[in-house]
Parts: sequence; C-alpha cells; structure tokens
Amino acid sequence: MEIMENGYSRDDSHPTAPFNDGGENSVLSSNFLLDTVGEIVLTQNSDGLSWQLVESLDDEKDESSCLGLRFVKRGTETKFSDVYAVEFLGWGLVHGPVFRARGCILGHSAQMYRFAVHAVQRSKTLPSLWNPSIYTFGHNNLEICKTWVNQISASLDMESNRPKNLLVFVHPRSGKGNGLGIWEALAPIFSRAKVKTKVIVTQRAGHARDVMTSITNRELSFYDGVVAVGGDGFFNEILNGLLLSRHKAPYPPDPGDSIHPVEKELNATIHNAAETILEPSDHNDHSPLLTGADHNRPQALNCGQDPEFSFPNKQFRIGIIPAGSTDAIAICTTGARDPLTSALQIVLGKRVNLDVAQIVRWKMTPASISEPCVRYAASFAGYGFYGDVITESEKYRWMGPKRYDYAGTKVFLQHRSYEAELNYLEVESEKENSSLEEESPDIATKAFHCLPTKSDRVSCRANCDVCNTKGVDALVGPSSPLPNSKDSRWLRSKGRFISVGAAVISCRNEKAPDGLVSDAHLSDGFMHLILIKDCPRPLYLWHLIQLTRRGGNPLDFEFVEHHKTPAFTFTSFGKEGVWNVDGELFLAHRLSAQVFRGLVSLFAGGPEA
Ligand SMILES: Nc1ncnc2c1ncn2[C@@H]1O[C@H](COP(=O)(O)OP(=O)(O)OP(=O)(O)O)[C@@H](O)[C@H]1O
Repeated sequence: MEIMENGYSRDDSHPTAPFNDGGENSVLSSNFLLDTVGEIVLTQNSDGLSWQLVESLDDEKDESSCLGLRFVKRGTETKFSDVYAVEFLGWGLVHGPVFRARGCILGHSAQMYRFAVHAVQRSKTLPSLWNPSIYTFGHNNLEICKTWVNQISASLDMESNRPKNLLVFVHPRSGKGNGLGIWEALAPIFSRAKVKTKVIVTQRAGHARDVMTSITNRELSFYDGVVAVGGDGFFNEILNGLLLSRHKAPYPPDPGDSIHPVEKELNATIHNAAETILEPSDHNDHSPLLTGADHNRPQALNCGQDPEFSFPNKQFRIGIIPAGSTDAIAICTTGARDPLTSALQIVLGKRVNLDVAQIVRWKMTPASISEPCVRYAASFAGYGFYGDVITESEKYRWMGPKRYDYAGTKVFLQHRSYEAELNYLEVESEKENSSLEEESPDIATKAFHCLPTKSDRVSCRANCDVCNTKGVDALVGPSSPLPNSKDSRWLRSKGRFISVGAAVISCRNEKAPDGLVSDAHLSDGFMHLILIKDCPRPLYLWHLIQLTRRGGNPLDFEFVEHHKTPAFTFTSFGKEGVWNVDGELFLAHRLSAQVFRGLVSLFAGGPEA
C-alpha cells in the first residue's frame, strides 16, 4: 500500500478515457484520489458510479497491511437514482487513506482539483432513515475533473422525476416552534440539487390555504410541487387549498337521503346500495370553502382563461417536511419522522400515491339548513373522543406537543359517549379481511382473556403490492369513487359511541407505533372505520394502551367495530358534532365521506422494510 504524501503527484497517465464497454453504454473511467480512501479507479456507466481501490485491482486479497497497520480494501458504487448533486470544488486538500492505529487516526493529504458527489445512504439499522453522504474526488488535472462533473451532471439531468421548481410553505410555529430553523438547515440540500424554491413563511392560520386557493392554475403549473414544512394540520391546509376549487367529483350521499328510520338496537342492518346510492343532488354551493364550484357537476372551463388542473395529477406532487407535533403523514409516507430523510426524498423526486378522503358536512348543528361544505383529509377524521381531544388541546397550544397528552387524559377521565348512526359501504371482496369475527365471547371475556392475535395482514411498504394492484381501480377510481357493483352494500351501525374514527392511512406516530390500523395502505382506495362503542372505562383504557404498543391489538375487542370501506355517512343524535380532520377542528352534525384512490402524489418513497 502506498501511503500518500503531501505534494502527492499522481501522473496523468490515466486520462479521462471514455471507452465502449461492448454494449450500448459508453463507460468513463479515470483514476482519482478519493478523500479519506486512497487512489481509486472511478467508472461511470448508465446506472451510476463505481470505484475500486487501485491496490485491490493489483492484489486480490481483501486485507493488506502497511507499517504493521491493517486495513480492508474497498470497492463501492452509488446509483444515479441516489445521487442528488455534483459540484466542482476547485483546488484544495484531499485526504489520503485514513486508518486507525492504537486510537490515533493516521493519513496524508494532498492539494489538487476536487469535485464532490452528493448521494444518499440508508441507515443500516433503520433503512427508512436516509443520510446524505459526500464523496470527494481529487485529481491534478482540472480538465479531467470538469469533464467528470459535466458527465455526472448530464446523467442527473436525465433523472426525469426530479423537481426543478418548488413552492415551499414554512409554518414557523409548528410543533415546538422550530419550523423555520428546520427549513433553514435543509435549504442548502435544495440549492445544491439545483431545485429552485419560492419560500413563503406563513403569518397566520389559513395563510397557506389562501395562497393555494388563489394561485392560478397557470402559476401552479410552473411548479413541480408544493412542500409543507410543518405538521399534519398544515399539510391538510395546503391539501385543501389545492383541491377545494380544483377537484371535480360527485359528493358522497347525504345521510339525510340514505339513512333508514332510526332503529333502537345496536345491531347492523343491511340495505342495498342500489336503493340509496348517489342520485346527483342539486345543492347549491354556499360554502366559503367551495369557492364557487358546484362539485356535483362536471365543470365547464372557466372562460378558457386558466388551464384545468386535474386530479390525480402525476406531475404535481406534495412534499411534507415534518416539523409538527404528530407528523403521522410524514411517518406513514417515508417510514421516518426525519426532516432530512424527507428533504432527500423530495430532491430525488420520489413518488408515492396517496388516497384522500373527501368529507362533506351537510349540517353543522341539528338546526342548520342542509348545505354541503367540503374538507379533504389525508390521514384521519374522528368524532367523539378525537373531536373532544382536539377541542381541548387547542386551548393549550402554548404547551406544544405535550398538549395532546394533557387534553387526552382530561377527555379520557370525562369518559363521554355520543349517540349516532353510521352507514358504511361494504365491498364484498374486502369483507373477509376487515370485520371482526361475528361470534365473539362477551366483552369482558374477550377483553381480559384475549391474546394478541398474530396479524397476517400486509403492512404498506415502499413499492407496495396492494397499492400497486390495479384491481381495485374498477371499484374505487379517482373520478368515480363509489363502487356501483352488486358486490357492495350499505350496512348500518347505530348506538352510543365513545369515538368514531376513519383512518385513511395507518396514522403511525410516536405515540402509536403501529398506528390506529397497522395494515392500512397509502393507496388502496379504502378507509378504515373504527367504531368504539360505549364500554366501561377500564376496557377503553385497555384499547388505548394497545394502541401505544408495538404489535398491540387495539381492534381486537368486542366493543370495537372495524370496517374497511370506501364511503360512510354519519348522523349525530345529540347536540354536538365535533370532528377532528387531520388534527384540525371541523364541526359537523351530519356528514358523509368517500375515498379517492391515489388522488394526490407525494414526494416520498414509502416506508422501507
Ligand atoms: N404562522 C402561523 N401562525 C399560527 N398558526 C399557523 C401559522 N401557520 C399555520 N398555522 C396553523 O397552525 C395549524 C397547526 O399547524 P401544524 O399542523 O404545522 O402544527 P401542529 O399542530 O403542532 O402539528 P401536528 O398537526 O403534526 O400535530 C395549521 O392548521 C395552520 O392552520
């Protein structure tokens, strides 16, 4: 092994020499000094870069020694799909091989021209966690360095999914109040990757939604996507600003149209979808959220002035850089609650499709006139316990993320339940996978003697087979969300509920490591309706404890109903109607919801196994 010395002068007998590899792809190969590694032969092919220590080419042994010091020879590679930038660094120090001997780090450096390749590396222990890695290559010949920078740059330009222009919203007071700090730490990644950003730091609640609503489609199409630096509520605001005036689809049925006369028992009764489903109603839109669009009818182009912005829109994506209190959307779509991972997935142009629930409030209070008001939810909509926690927690926003623990405990101790009726659409092909067994032991026996059942359900992962399956599209496509096949029927559940929850995704977070529903998928076209019927407080506590446990079984209780459904309707029989939609308050006494499969695309890769 040759130890590099100061003034190291590698002769230039290995010029940049593109040569044909015998196939279609031309290969570039040169010798460089790789910072802290040593002299390598760097090769570029159509997929990426690979390099090998010069010594290991001469000597096939894996290990060598020098002055009694042992080191392992390395060859490695990085694919262009993992490289987000290359930059010429000019003249400067490149370190020779660094190795340790009796606690000391030894190595020699040399001055030369350098360029850096910026790539990502998956953490060995947590593959969903990504880190940047920098490879600095040095050479005495300026031209050789520049040729390589240009070649690598040209290869990166061919990675067509990468964003070039992004609209970035930063919520400075999100989570622990560090939204701006998080963005400032990550902004250099975007500029290094040559992604232009227009940054808007929000001044108030609703600011981002207003910008997204008022921006013209023409202006919007200048961007490859929009990035939210904040929490789930902030993401929800941007999602609604994007969709409310642009997404055109029929509403889900009004519960007033579809529900049957009130029945006393809690048992579900069945009625046929065909009896109730979707006669387009002629509601006029008086909702400020609907910005003048009648969502029940196809839209005429607005005077040909502004181009249509259709959904799903594969080109335009939304990114989320987690800075909030819960960050379930970032966790479910990247597998990590890590701003750096999210930023790297954005600049690399990762893509995952996301189901979105359209929630239509028909009445805010029992006395209100029926008129539709729409919200979109990407993660969760919940009533009862969930609505009460969000109402309570808003009073303690100054506490930061801890407000949820405080509010949750307070609401738990109140142990309220609410009378309501739900109708949900059951899709026959999904039935056996979703509902609990019909014949169950009584509540106490099941709750106190059940062992966690081994789940054989499939969790959503990067390149998920369930989400990529085309089959369900026939049932729940983006433009026609409700199945009209004879394989579906409406079921009813009514009675007193501690909570009603509709999870669009698993809603994993740090408090609930498997989420509310561990096998919910990002893009399968279904919600998971979780109905917690009135039950003794200790049993409810047990359900909540199961939620906080990895591998817990929060749904395996007699008082819990779990229905996988593309649509449901809800009517409260009390005075209250407080919903929690993606962590934001939404008052609704009567509402309905439906899922649009893969309605939006995110800059994310999905959780890695
Ligand atoms: N500059 C601002 N000042 C006050 N509120 C804001 C501002 N910008 C946005 N908001 C509002 O704050 C709400 C909550 O934001 P966000 O979701 O980022 O934080 P969080 O509630 O702490 O996190 P999480 O939703 O993950 O629990 C958003 O719905 C948004 O309307």
